Amino acid sequence: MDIRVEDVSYAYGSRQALSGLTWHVRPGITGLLGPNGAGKTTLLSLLVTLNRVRTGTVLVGDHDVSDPAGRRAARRVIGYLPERFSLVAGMRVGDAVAYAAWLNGVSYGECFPAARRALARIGLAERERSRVRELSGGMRQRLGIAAALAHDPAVVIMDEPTVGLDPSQRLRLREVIHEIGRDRTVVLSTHLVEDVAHLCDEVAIIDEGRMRFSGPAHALTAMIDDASGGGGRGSKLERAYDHFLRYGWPGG
Ligand SMILES: Nc1ncnc2c1ncn2[C@@H]1O[C@H](COP(=O)(O)OP(=O)(O)OP(=O)(O)O)[C@@H](O)[C@H]1O
Repeated sequence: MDIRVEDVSYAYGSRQALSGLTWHVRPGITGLLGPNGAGKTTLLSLLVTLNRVRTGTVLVGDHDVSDPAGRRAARRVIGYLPERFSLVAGMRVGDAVAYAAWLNGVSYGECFPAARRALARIGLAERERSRVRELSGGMRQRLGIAAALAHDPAVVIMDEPTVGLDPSQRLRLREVIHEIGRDRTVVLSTHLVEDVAHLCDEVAIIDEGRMRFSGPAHALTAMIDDASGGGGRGSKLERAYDHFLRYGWPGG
């Protein structure tokens, strides 16, 4: 399922957060990068219908989220993992995911099988009877993904899913995200260029509320090869991102 953002602007009072932003997201995993305050969370909040689109258009599949019927339909096909989320600590893992499925419109009879499928998918099937509080940080992040996946959405939006995880947990989570991206449209918002380099074919970069680059990662890294000869530390993608943040964006 594709997502199309066309000429979207958004302001909080006099603070302009997004300015005339256009973006086309295709199936697979797309990384959304940008410095603090760039507008990533604002953009995600419009995609997942937490904030209203007032200027421009956002289509999730065929659903136009500017109108109420489109928003309701879009919510059925979107799974969202916010940067900060809480699940009831005393609940059993299986119940927490089944409840998320029910909140997203899955019938009562289907909630528990749906929760089991989602837990199996993210490698937590054996923890179904554990309490949420008994899970490690990495497992809790995976549980958050299971909750976002339980209604089997075609689109999954994740805001900083690997933040605060140790390297081994981060690798495990990357495997999970990679697996989810095989048959869905996944948007991964992050500060970690390394995660994008490992997981994403497509990259979008926003800065000061504007889309500065959108396309395959190799197209961005090819530009830096042209600009600086490609030397220096870090992955090619990191060098390209740092270069353009420091020296400005092509055409911008
Ligand atoms: N509720 C709000 N009220 C006023 N201004 C806001 C609000 N939320 C965000 N902003 C402003 O809008 C701009 C974009 O913020 P946003 O949180 O979307 O950026 P971000 O890229 O997600 O940043 P970060 O990476 O730090 O989370 C910033 O200037 C921010 O200060």
